[in-house]
Order: sequence, then structure tokens, then C-alpha cells
Amino acid sequence: MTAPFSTLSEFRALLEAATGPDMASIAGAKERNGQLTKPPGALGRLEELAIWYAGWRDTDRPSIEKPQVIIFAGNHGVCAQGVSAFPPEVTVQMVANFEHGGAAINQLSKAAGASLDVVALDLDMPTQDFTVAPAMSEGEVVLALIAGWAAVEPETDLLVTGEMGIGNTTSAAAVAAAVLGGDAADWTGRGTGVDDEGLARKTDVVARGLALHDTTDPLEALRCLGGRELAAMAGAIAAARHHRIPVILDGFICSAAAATLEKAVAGSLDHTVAGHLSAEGAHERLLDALGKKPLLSLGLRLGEGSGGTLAINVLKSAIACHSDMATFAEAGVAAG
Ligand SMILES: O=C(O)c1ccc[n+]([C@@H]2O[C@H](COP(=O)([O-])O)[C@@H](O)[C@H]2O)c1
Ligand SMILES: Cc1cc2nc[nH]c2cc1C
Repeated sequence: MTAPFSTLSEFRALLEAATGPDMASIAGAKERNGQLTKPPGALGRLEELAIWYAGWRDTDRPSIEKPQVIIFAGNHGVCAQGVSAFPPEVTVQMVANFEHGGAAINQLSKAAGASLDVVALDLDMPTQDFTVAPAMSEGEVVLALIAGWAAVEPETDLLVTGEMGIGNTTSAAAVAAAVLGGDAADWTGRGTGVDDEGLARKTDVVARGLALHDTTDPLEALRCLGGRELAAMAGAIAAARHHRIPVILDGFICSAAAATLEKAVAGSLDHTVAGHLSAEGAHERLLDALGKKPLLSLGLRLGEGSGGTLAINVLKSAIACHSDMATFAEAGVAAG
């Protein structure tokens, strides 16, 4: 499907027009939760998750039947600065690996019962090196937002947005610093595993990018410092809101892309949950800034939607308990 915007300001207007959760469904889900055969609160955060999910699905007894994982891939001009432990050609090579079923995400999405889509974004045309010029023109960032929007299957009932892009922890660090404040060093980490010298170089690259561009507007930060896969994730998260599909965020890069939406229009991430805490150093700071508590913390730093997809199992379990457990009355169990 195509997207209902063709400029950044139209995209921003869509964020501003977004609707909230259905309060009647939330009230009904809370009431049902109180009647299930368990001590009150005994399912911990699973209970909150089920009630949250119900609000976005407009029903007090939802189900998860068709989760969708999308991996967006992009290439980054800033790789010319020597910011990754891997060469940029790995991006297109990993896209082929995803398509042939050989990557971790192929196994994780299968295990979670989710469909997997891979969207490669102009891999033969990297973004500009952001230490020299804006990463993307307005036309380019809008095309990436549209690609993200259009990749979301409207009939899906849970979305994970993931990415692949050598160099993109540098872009994500710069975007995070621009929209959330702080120094380059607060946000720059080792990514795929740069050594101390690489980390120092990468931090300087992020600082130079921040100094070069006027990024007071979060969507300008996405354009000038981000990448096509970051913009596409932002577009997909916004589309999911439009279709009332809850979203599980993945790791550091996904969270940085998401942060641009929240900072552009507060509340834009209310339909999202943080799937996991990445081992990338600044992810915790980023999730704290967004007020998100990760569902899992397994030391992953892979990207490609892996942590978010693992968390599908948690959300599915929460919804299965909420919607399919017996109530005290149905089971003939004495309520406390
Ligand atoms: O998701 C994360 O938190 C994460 C943390 C570190 C690395 N990655 C992945 O590694 C790639 C970026 O790392 P780098 O070192 O090339 O910037 C990109 O393909 C990401 O999917 C992902
Ligand atoms: C091999 C490899 C696989 C990845 N998957 C996501 N990011 C990645 C980065 C590398 C280097």
C-alpha cells in the first residue's frame, strides 16, 4: 500500500493526528484480568502488557495470530570514516543471507511464529557521509519513510521493526545525541566490535556530525544524521499506529529511530514496547530517556530485529493467558 504523505511536514501532521488507545477496551481488559484464576498481580508485567495490547486492538479479549517482522537495510556514507569493525559490503551480503533463510532472524522469527519481510533500501547508493553533508535530502528521507510505511501489512496484529546496515550504530548515536541531548561520547559504543582506537574515531565522527548540522527539529536529525533504514523504521512505526498495530522495538538503532518520532510529537511511541536491552552501551540511556522498560535482557547486540522478535513470545504468552485462562467463576475456584 502507498503512504498518505509525500513531505516531511505531512508526515509530522500524521503523527500529530494519531489516535490513542481505546479506553473502553482497557477498562474491559482490566476487569477480565481481575477475574482470572490467579492471585491479583501474580502474572506481573504480563498483566500490564495484555491490558496495554487490548487498548490498541480495540477489544478486551485480543489474540495474536499474525505477527510481522520487517528488516530494513541501508548503507551509510559515514563508513568511509572507518567506524565499523565490518566492511559495508556485509549489508548486501546479509540481505542475501536473510533471503536464503541463513541468518539468526530467520530462526527467531520461525520460532516466534512470525512472518519475515526484508526491505533493501537503495543499497548501491549509500547515504552521504554526515561529517560532510546531510545524510539524505528531504526527498530521500521521505522515500525511506514511505518505504517503511508501505511495508507494514495492515492485517498484522503485532509488528517488530528491525534493521541491517553496517555503520548504523554511528548514525544512531548521532541521531540519539541530537534528539535527546548529551555528548557524542554518551551515545557512541562499539557496535559490531570496534577497538579502542575505532571507538575514539567513531566518537569524533559523531561529534563532527552534531557540530555540522542544525538538528533542533527531530525529523531533521533523522534526515541529516540517520539512514534510510532508520527512516523506514520510523515510517513503519507510524504506519503501525495508523493501523492500530502494537509494535515491539528492537535494539539501539531501532530505538534511536523511534526516538525521533517521540521527540517530534510526544506520545508517538505509546503503541510501542521495548523488546530487549541491547548490549550496545548507550541503549539503556536511550530507553530511560523514552521511559521504556525492556522486556528481555539477554546481552544481544545483533540487530536485524532479533531481540524484538524474541519478545514476541513474551507478548503472545501474555495475551494467551489474558484471553484464554478461565475465570474464577468458570473454573469453580474460590476467589480470595
Ligand atoms: O540492535 C543493536 O542494538 C545493535 C548493536 C550493535 C550492532 N548492531 C548491528 O550491527 C550493525 C551496525 O554495527 P556497526 O558497528 O557497523 O555500526 C547493524 O547491522 C546492526 O544491525 C545492532
Ligand atoms: C555478520 C553480521 C550480521 C548482522 N546482522 C545484523 N547486523 C549484522 C552485522 C554483521 C557484521
